[in-house]
Amino acid sequence: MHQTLLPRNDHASSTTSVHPASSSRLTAQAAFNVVSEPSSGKQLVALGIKNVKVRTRDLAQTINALFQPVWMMLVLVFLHLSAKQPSSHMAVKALPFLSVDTCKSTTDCTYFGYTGVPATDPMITELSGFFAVSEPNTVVPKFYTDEAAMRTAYDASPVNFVVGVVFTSPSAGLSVPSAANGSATDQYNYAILANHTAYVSHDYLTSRYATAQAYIERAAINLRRKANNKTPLSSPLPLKNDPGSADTGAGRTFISYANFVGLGTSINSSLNAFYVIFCFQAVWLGVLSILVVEKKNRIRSTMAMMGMTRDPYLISVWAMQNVQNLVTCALMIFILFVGRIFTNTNALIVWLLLILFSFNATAFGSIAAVFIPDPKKTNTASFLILIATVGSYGVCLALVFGSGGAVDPTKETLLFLIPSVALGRSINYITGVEAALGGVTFENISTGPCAKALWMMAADCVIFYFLAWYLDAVFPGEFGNPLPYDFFLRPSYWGLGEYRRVTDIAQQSATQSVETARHDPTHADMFESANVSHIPVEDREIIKVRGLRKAYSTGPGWAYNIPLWGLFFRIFYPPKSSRTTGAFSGVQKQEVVSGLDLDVHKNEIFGFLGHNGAGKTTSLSIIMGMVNPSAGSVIVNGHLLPGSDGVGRGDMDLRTLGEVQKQMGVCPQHDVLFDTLTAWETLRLYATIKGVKVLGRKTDAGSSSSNSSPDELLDEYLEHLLEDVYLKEKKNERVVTYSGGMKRKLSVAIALIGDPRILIMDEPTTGMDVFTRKQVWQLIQDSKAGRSTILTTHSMEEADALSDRIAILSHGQLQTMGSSLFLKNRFGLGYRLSLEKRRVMLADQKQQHPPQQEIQSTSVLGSHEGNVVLFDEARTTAIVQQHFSDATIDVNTTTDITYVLPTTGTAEQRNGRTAQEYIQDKKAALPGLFAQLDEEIAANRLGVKSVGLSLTTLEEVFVSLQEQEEAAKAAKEEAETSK
Ligand SMILES: Nc1ncnc2c1ncn2[C@@H]1O[C@H](COP(=O)(O)OP(=O)(O)OP(=O)(O)O)[C@@H](O)[C@H]1O
Repeated sequence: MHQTLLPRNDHASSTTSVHPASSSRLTAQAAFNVVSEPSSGKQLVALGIKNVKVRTRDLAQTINALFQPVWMMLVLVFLHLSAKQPSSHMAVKALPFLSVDTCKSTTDCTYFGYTGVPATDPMITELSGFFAVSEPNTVVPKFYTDEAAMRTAYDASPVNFVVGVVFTSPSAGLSVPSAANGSATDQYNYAILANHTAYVSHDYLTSRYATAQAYIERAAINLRRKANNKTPLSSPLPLKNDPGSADTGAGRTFISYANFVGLGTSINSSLNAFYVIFCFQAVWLGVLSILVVEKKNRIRSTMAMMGMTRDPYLISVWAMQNVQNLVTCALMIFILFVGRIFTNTNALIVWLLLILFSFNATAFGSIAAVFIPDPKKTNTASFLILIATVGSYGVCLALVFGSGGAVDPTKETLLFLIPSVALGRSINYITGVEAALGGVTFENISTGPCAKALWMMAADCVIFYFLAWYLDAVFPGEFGNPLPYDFFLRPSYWGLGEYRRVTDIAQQSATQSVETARHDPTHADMFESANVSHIPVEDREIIKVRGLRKAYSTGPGWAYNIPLWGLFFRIFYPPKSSRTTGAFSGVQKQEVVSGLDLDVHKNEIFGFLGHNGAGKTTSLSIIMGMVNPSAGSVIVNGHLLPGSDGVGRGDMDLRTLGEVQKQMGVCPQHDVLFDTLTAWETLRLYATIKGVKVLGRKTDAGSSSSNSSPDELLDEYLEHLLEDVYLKEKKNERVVTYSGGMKRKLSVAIALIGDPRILIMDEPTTGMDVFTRKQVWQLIQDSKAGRSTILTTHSMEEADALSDRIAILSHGQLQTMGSSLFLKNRFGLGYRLSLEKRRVMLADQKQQHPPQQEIQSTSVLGSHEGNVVLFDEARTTAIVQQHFSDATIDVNTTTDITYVLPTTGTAEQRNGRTAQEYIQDKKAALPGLFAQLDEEIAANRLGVKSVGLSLTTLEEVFVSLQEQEEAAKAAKEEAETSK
């Protein structure tokens, strides 16, 4: 008895096959009628929910983002509180009384001498009133006729003379000021002669200089107030009948009188403004990190490939950050007011200032994210934003606002286009007003810079968000398709006008057949001639790639040497290769895809194989519209992709990519999942992004039928999909708990959502165990109907089991393309003929061959489990070589022997026949060989128990092709070096 394994259906000839589903269960695709109708509004809501879930479940990140600015504000309160301790800060010394610890004499002392105004002058009357209510000892102002007389009195007994005041013209002889807002004659000009002899240090306070000044200034104010019928102020020093005030010094702090109260007790009010700007660092860093991480990890581009439009994405990130800002700023206001840093100002005004600045900070982060390619650089970028914001305010403060004089309103308005300047100036102003025991309210807001700052920061929001939105579209980074510079002026961007599909382009290459497009006719026999007659015309060339090229450029070396900018480039775009760092190294291009031509039809799985770095992922990224080609064209389902030859971006309908991506399902090489979401939530998210609508369950007749609501149907569908990938039990567990293989299964399920017409699977089964892998193969196989599938894999077994056609890519170029059988025949070792050796000698054989003879006539002889092995190798080999002259022995053991029956042959062997003709001739020899073997075995002449035939494996084909490529490369290099 013998068995013969012949290729099934002339196709899958390896021993691997995809078995029918374990039961008659249908896949989700087969069981449900599904359509995809993405909507920006629903995408926005879904992304918003996702953002909230991701953010709130990552508690560490939430606390950091929400409370960092609040915490910094709290530090400001601590500083403020510490500054209020009189003992610990020199700035909070109390004003000393004129009559305490001054004169030696208790009977003949001049606490306050004056000249220049008569004793009847209202100033003196006012001062006398203050002295009476505040000074612990009796203080009577003492008149001198002139300054000389006063100096003489001082010289007579300096230790008994405290302060002398010289009132000078024009105040001399004044009576009560007559005008409310008056002339120079309303003013008191005066000089204080403080006693530097009686006090060792020339201290402003201990010499009572400050005390005298405080009295005189307050008296002058009161005279003006009285003239205007306003209630006069009380004495600047505490009233002597106020219990306890003399001990604590309360109410007579020097610093309070000198306009440094409140926020500025110890810190200059400008510093407060700087500090408040500092607080917002977490805001721009937060949004910057999200955008850069999701860009780098391809989360965003993958969602885009599934049909997500860019506006909902950006808006959802901004909304998330700004809602968080509302909370953060409210907490900051709470701290500012409860900590009594601000007391009199309207809290809503400060909150509006903070919130508008935080909105702007979100926009800064978004703009920076456009230019930062790497999450590791976000801290550096954030620091640069800090330098820019704080620095711009610092420069303005130093050059414009620092002088304290009036600022030209137009200049101020223009400077407020920088949000940090608007905020800094406002905080500085509020601090000052608070210090004067006032505050900014809605009544007086127009007198300071706050109103203008609010308006300008609102305008800044419009400008900066527009910039962020625009730059993001025009410079999408490595994984994105840039929009034209004037994209927002085109109606098609806004979905207006009829959609224009660019298929009838006058583009030679795009209309060529794949054979014509192939440039090197000498290698024509490396490709199976495509017979597409059995495919309906509308199902052909669903994906059509012609002359595709992609070159990555290394950084321009010279750019690293531009002063300052060079440093920026080095930090954020470090050289990719050591060769580019030279001063004039220029741009170097590395072509990773070099002229790719291929077609993928409907209902077909197209295997895309190649060594590491061959260019598979790059090619797929171009087909998916994620990366622009350098040359060539890609047409997907009749849509010419942007970046293709012949049609400029300007001529393209800006909806094209969206239209294509709507029809795609993508399983990227690296899982793009959110760790904190569950499988169910992930599928729900992608279902909304794709706008999946389940019309109903398919009946036998193929039409929809269901009584369930749309939501229930969607849930049923997603549940079914999870069951398809064997994740149903795990559906409520977070992705972070999944194994590598489970994550891949979820990625496969995501790719299949919404019944996509184009399915792109980049190494879908990496990391899966054998059992799971077979299940996923089955799913891919079951899902191939009605769509075009491209599959890349490093598992030859997988490619062989699933692919209808296979292309092998090497160094960016197609080496070969055709069915698995074609490749095996064309490049494989040929057929493998395996014979199992008989181990029990038959009775008639024993007679024919005595033991000694037996030993000599067999090539492999031994004792195995008591049986004698008998096999006539010479006779068998002769028979095999009679039909396949170049057959060789590959494996020869005590139990089996395997012959290789080559089918390719050298040019000489082919003798004018094409490779395919030669293969056909070789295949024709098989029946003759088997007929003869059957006859010999039946007659017990060979010592053979059974025969098997298998075709070479795809793995052998792949290795053989790589070896050929390496050999050709080595030969070329040798030829070049020997020149
Ligand atoms: N952004 C990039 N800049 C420069 N070179 C790149 C970039 N992306 C890919 N390459 C290069 O392009 C080549 C092809 O990469 P690609 O990822 O397409 O290969 P692949 O065939 O998918 O490999 P693998 O099987 O390992 O996934 C590699 O040499 C890679 O270094």
